[in-house]
Amino acid sequence: MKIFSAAQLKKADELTIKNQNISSTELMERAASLVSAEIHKRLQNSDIAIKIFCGVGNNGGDGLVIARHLIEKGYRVKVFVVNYSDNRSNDFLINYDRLKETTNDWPEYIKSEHDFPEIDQNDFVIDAIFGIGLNRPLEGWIAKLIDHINNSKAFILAIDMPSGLFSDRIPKKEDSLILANFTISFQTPKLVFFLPQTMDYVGDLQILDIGLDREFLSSEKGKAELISKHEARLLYKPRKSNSHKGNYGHALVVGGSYGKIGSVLLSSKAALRTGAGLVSTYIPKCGYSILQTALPEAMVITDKNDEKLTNIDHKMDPSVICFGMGAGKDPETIEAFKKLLQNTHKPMLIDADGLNMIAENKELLKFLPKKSVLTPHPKELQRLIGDWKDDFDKIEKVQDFTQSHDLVLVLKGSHTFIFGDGHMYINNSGNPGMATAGSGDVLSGIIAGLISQQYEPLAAAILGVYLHGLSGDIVAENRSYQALISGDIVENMGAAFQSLFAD
Ligand SMILES: NC(=O)C1=CN([C@@H]2O[C@H](COP(=O)(O)OP(=O)(O)OC[C@H]3O[C@@H](n4cnc5c(N)ncnc54)[C@H](OP(=O)(O)O)[C@@H]3O)[C@@H](O)[C@H]2O)[C@@H](O)CC1
Ligand SMILES: Nc1ncnc2c1ncn2[C@@H]1O[C@H](COP(=O)(O)OP(=O)(O)O)[C@@H](O)[C@H]1O
Ligand SMILES: [K+]
Repeated sequence: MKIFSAAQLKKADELTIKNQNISSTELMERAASLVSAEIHKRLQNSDIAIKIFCGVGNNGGDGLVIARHLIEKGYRVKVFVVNYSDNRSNDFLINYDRLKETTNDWPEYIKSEHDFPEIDQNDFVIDAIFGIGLNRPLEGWIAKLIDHINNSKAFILAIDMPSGLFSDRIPKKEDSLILANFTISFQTPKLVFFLPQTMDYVGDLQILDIGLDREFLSSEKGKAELISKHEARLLYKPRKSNSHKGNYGHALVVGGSYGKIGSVLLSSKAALRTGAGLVSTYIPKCGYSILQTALPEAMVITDKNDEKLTNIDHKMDPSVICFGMGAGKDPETIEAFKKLLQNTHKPMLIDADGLNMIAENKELLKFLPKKSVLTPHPKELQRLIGDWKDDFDKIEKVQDFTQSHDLVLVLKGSHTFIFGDGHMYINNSGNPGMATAGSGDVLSGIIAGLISQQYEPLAAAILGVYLHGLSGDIVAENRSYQALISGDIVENMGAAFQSLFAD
């Protein structure tokens, strides 16, 4: 699903009105009716007190339509108009009149702190104050009203966006924002719903298809693409029956040091479970028995050193090299990595200490084969590219870095972002149970396993990140977030592949 900016959404809005020959009031009616139907589906006529806070723009107009529909269905609704301006939008005014025809319980106006209503923690609050039209931070009594709503501890449903959240910039620490439990947004999600600095305000997210102009939605380039099952499925390459292990490549997994052999073991196993034809693991001597015992399916090549990598002398022709997990940063290992880079033109995936070595020795960047995949978590990214002001600045810096070195970059997080070919993809699978030792090592092996099967590096990164999260979701469903360990993600790769095609 594409992610658009507020300006693009406004354009989609205008084109829809023109091409479908409807009025903006009819479009608002369509959008807000879908929201009220969702609310009705969940509340099932319960007698809960519903308090709807409406601004005086179109987000407020949506709130008024939702109020009318819920009142008609018999819900106990109280509407508050947040009178932040004397300029009302046309569709706000039209729906204000319609609401007055529906009920005698007219909206109450909030014009200052004295007008704040009591909100009980058992109320159901609908936030229709500001949507994508917010253009400056909230101030004075409006900001206080937002805090008042948040402090009530009532359940908050935000319409289109939590009020106070901008669609294109990060709020300041002192800004007031609705902390929603649930957000229902129109047509496409907004980028800020996925950024670490703003995602917490959104709560659970539902996107409603309000039938905006299809031609525009399909031809317009999005700011990013959200990767869910549908998008991941399109990347999948089926296996041919007439094939043999040689068709699925030979992945070379290089890493490990004394006490950290588990990391390369996890990556190697993940590459095999993802479908690599052959996997060879290159490790210091101390890991030999561990690997051969725990993973008899992999071949093992050992360094001449017992405890660290000193010379990556593999004498094979790998389809992909996956480097760095548990490798440490010994000067001899850095030298061995440099030689490996200088002598290979194979697709590479660099993780963990491999990234730290590059961060400390930037000259290594020029030896990276084109389209190499780097998989940093935020701390590793910071070592690589330096500090950033906020999440938008970070995205810009990563785009510059990725494009100037012609790389694919996987920025790991609760929503992992994938950058490549000038585009940005946001993963929508995974869960907090995956914040556990070794889950990044598993991801490296999965992506390497896909590259080994001749997936393009960018496609391998996108599909790999999605499958990794999907497998984690399957584990969490059966085992809880707390009990999930990274080996479980590997073990459930089969279930993840199956689930990719299950409806
Ligand atoms: N596009 C779609 O797909 C569809 C969109 N729809 C809905 O429309 C919503 C967008 O509506 P919108 O454009 O009227 O903007 P909205 O968010 O109501 O606020 C704008 C008002 O806020 C004001 N204002 C801004 N900042 C302020 C501040 N800090 N403090 C005080 N005031 C401030 C600003 O005033 P001004 O800048 O002129 O002073 C202006 O009056 C969208 O989110 C969705 O819910 C659906 O109905 C149909 C399909
Ligand atoms: N809260 C979360 N939600 C979804 N995925 C997560 C979450 N926390 C961590 N992950 C995923 O787990 C992996 C952690 O990787 P990393 O930090 O490199 O771990 P390690 O170094 O232990 O292998 C990443 O793929 C990341 O996206
Ligand atoms: K809102």
